[in-house]
Amino acid sequence: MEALELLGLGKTFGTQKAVDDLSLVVPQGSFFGLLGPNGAGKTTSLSMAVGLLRPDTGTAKIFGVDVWAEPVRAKALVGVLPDGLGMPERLTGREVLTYLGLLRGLPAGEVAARTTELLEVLELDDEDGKQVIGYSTGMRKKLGLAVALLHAPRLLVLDEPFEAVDPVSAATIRTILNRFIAGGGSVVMSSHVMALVEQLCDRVAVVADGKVVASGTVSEVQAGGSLEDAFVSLVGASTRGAEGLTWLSV
Ligand SMILES: Nc1ncnc2c1ncn2[C@@H]1O[C@H](COP(=O)(O)OP(=O)(O)OP(=O)(O)O)[C@@H](O)[C@H]1O
Repeated sequence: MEALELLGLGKTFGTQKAVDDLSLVVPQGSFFGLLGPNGAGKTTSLSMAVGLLRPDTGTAKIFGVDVWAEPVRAKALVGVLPDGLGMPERLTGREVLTYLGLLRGLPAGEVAARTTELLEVLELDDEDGKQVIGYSTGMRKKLGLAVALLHAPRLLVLDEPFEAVDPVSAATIRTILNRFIAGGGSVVMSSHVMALVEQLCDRVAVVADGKVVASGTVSEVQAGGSLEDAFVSLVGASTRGAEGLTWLSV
């Protein structure tokens, strides 16, 4: 059984084809990296994959459960860190986790214990009295990750989980994710940080113009070079801008 299976996903915004017949498979136990230049369609694809955005075409299945046909069953299996996560701004981190934990039907005692542990591990416990509105971008990212982990899902889908996160917190998140994989979980994450993807992921897909242009194990996609070189040659190196902006020189 695959952790995530996307088949022929497509989405058009007005005249802009954001995702075009995109298919990919994330095997169970895999740490899967989704790469691609700005505007390639990663966020749109991940949003359709987890039931946040309805596809124009195609299907998304989480452990064989169709996300759009059986959303309640599918969503119980997945923890999501969306891009630009909207949070209840006037609640504290603890209140957000408590509220969402209870909403997901977890017993109150379990919610309280997991909330305390997550806040501690992600070093958000110092901010315990602080409302989300006062959180930094990185703190919001960490709270989003705590929300994704709270119901102990079998699959994590994370949109740029390391963006704006300081190095110490990044190391903590890496440890949590590796432990999650070792415990039988599966992870899909989008990232622009090639070194991180090389270090963490066993499989990757490169998306450009809404299509998968390469996918496989990290070494297959690297093809003997670095992931960054492979990425640049796959999506097309640009020298635009190298000659212009002469007025910036003193
Ligand atoms: N709600 C929307 N309305 C109109 N166009 C959209 C919308 N969401 C995304 N797009 C367009 O779809 C394309 C894919 O965007 P998407 O956010 O999926 O890219 P991405 O790969 O996640 O980019 P980045 O790496 O910059 O986050 C872009 O051209 C974007 O402008």
